[in-house]
Amino acid sequence: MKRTVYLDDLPWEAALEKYLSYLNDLGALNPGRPELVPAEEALGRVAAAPVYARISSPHYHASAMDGLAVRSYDTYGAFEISPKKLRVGREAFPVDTGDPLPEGCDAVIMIEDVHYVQPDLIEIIHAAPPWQHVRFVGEDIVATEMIIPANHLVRPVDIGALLAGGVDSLYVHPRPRVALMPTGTELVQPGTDLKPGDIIEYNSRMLGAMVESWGGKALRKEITADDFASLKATLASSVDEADIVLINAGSSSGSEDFTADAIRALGSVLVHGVATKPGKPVILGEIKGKPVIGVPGYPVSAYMGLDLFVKPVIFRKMGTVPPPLDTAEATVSRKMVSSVGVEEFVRVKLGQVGDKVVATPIARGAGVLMSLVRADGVIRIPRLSEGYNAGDTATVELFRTPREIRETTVIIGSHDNSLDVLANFLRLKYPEATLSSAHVGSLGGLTALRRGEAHCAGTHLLDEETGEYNINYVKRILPDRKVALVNLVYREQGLILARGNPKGIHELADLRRDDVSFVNRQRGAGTRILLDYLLGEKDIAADLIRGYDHEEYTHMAVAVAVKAGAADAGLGIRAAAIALDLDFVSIVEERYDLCIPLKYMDTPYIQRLLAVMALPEFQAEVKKLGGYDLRDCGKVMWRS
Ligand SMILES: Nc1nc2c(c(=O)[nH]1)N[C@H]1C(S)=C(S)[C@@H](COP(=O)(O)OP(=O)(O)OC[C@H]3O[C@@H](n4cnc5c(N)ncnc54)[C@H](O)[C@@H]3O)O[C@H]1N2
Ligand code: MOO
Repeated sequence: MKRTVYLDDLPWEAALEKYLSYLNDLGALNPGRPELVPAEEALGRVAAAPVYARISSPHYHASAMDGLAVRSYDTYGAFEISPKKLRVGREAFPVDTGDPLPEGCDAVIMIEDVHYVQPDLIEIIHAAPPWQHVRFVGEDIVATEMIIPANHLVRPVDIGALLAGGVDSLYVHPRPRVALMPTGTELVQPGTDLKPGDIIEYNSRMLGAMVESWGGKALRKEITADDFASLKATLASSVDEADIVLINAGSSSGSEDFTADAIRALGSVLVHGVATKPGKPVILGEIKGKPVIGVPGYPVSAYMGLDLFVKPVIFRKMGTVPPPLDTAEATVSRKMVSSVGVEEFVRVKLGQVGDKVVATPIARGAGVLMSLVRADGVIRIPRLSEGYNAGDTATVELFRTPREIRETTVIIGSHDNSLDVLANFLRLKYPEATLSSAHVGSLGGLTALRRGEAHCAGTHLLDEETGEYNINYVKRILPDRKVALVNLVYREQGLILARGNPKGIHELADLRRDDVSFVNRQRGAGTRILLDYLLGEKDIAADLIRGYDHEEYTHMAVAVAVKAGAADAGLGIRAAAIALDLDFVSIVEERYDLCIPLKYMDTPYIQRLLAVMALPEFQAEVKKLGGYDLRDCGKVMWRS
């Protein structure tokens, strides 16, 4: 019953439903033959059948307290005014918690409630009702009672209950064996010395870890070259040894993208291409009644592809469904445009600012794996929508708990490497806290404060008239807000140059040279304003600088452009030059402050930051980056 359907741009839900029902008809979603495993090794496995208790727990009447076991009727009539005496060894028997009750006893008196008149005689002032402080047979588990139902995911507590109920082993669904086939001639194993064009093969490790976290068993295959015959051979052997086969990548339409053809040669392709971004060129196929999925090569696409299509298959094969993610409603802090026709999955940072949860989108490229590392959640922009405007409300699927999001300090504004150090020490000192920083330039940060989307903003804006930092900008952008400017660092700004300074660039005036190309920062960035100020001061016309219009968004991006040879010079901080082993010519020292609305000053969001900024270890670590002076770190420079 082979059928080959080529579908492009199907909504992913429709593609998944179609695929699951096709696999279901083939019997490909049935769990395999159950395996008998020891109860103590069953964590994360799924029970193949209901499990019943073989014995009761406790299986004898047990004392629940340290004290004396008694017959309850012997204690009747004991009152404060007429205590009752019992003979130890005849009417009262010493027991410890967990001991079986002596024959004939049906109650226990706690040792604290007993008065020893003599070593063998006690006095009590309260009667003990039947079964007082006794754990009777089957109080916890009654023999034959069901401990867990079929298709139940075994948790630590279940292991305890199984063993207490006398169950030493149980039948579980086999873990689906998932073969992972990395393909691509450019791939090399981690740890290899890299040549240009080499790509470290990390996807199969990441995808394998996802498979294992869902309960599957990952079988990682050797890298296959982009060659149809070897791909087909490895695919055939993978199908024989696994329950599910994933081929990463070669899913799109490049000259060496053979994945779909290889699946077709051995079986059938049901879907090629879904209307999602990332993850578009996913291939859903089948060989010998087993699911075979072509996973796109870009890491974010690969991750999303697995989450959307492989996770449900693995869970279905284990008799369950994937646990749903929690969601929250969030205010979108920046416009997010999306094309109509595709459902886009935008990774976002989240933080609770005032009474709203604010979502700030992060880089969208399918190759930016760090966007997933940094993400607190994902917003899905529906297929028929053009996106969200700043201020709109959107539903976010959460990667972190609402509690963690409430513990996050949101800083939006200019980028500085010391913020990473701050984030690290914040976590060390306050394990529950997170610093979430979005880099939108100094002006962007102050504007975010105006819209109430951040707890503070990092800013270094030079006022060209006064030569003073930040104050006039704050007055202008936040005229009616009470804020404080608290210094974080002073830092050296200068020219970032290729190693060894091959072009002999020593000052700003050199940027006018014909043989020198420049990389600039985006408009609104403090560094851009600084550049324009310095050019004005020295009477250097911007249009004489080659590359003045070449804009990057961070100091590190400027340094990367220089490192890559895309530019000879850029203005940025010394730390960025040091990080990439580049040369640096110092030009000015500038002040980088945190602009903090006073209404947040006494909240943990800010107080924790200030406490960390005061730590000598924090300051020492920032100085190690190079080009920093922390003489005023934590000092209030100005208040409105
Ligand atoms: N002309 C078109 N080009 C592309 C299209 C398209 O529709 N038309 N789709 C784009 C989209 S969307 C995606 S996603 C990618 C998917 O490409 P492939 O699945 O064919 O993957 P490759 O091109 O082989 O690799 C992409 C990228 O990922 C790296 N990679 C691959 N495997 C690994 C691995 N195991 N570990 C780490 N990195 C890996 C690979 O080296 C490439 O850099 O296609 C677009 N192009
Ligand atoms: O799947 Mo691709 O990520 O849409 O770039």
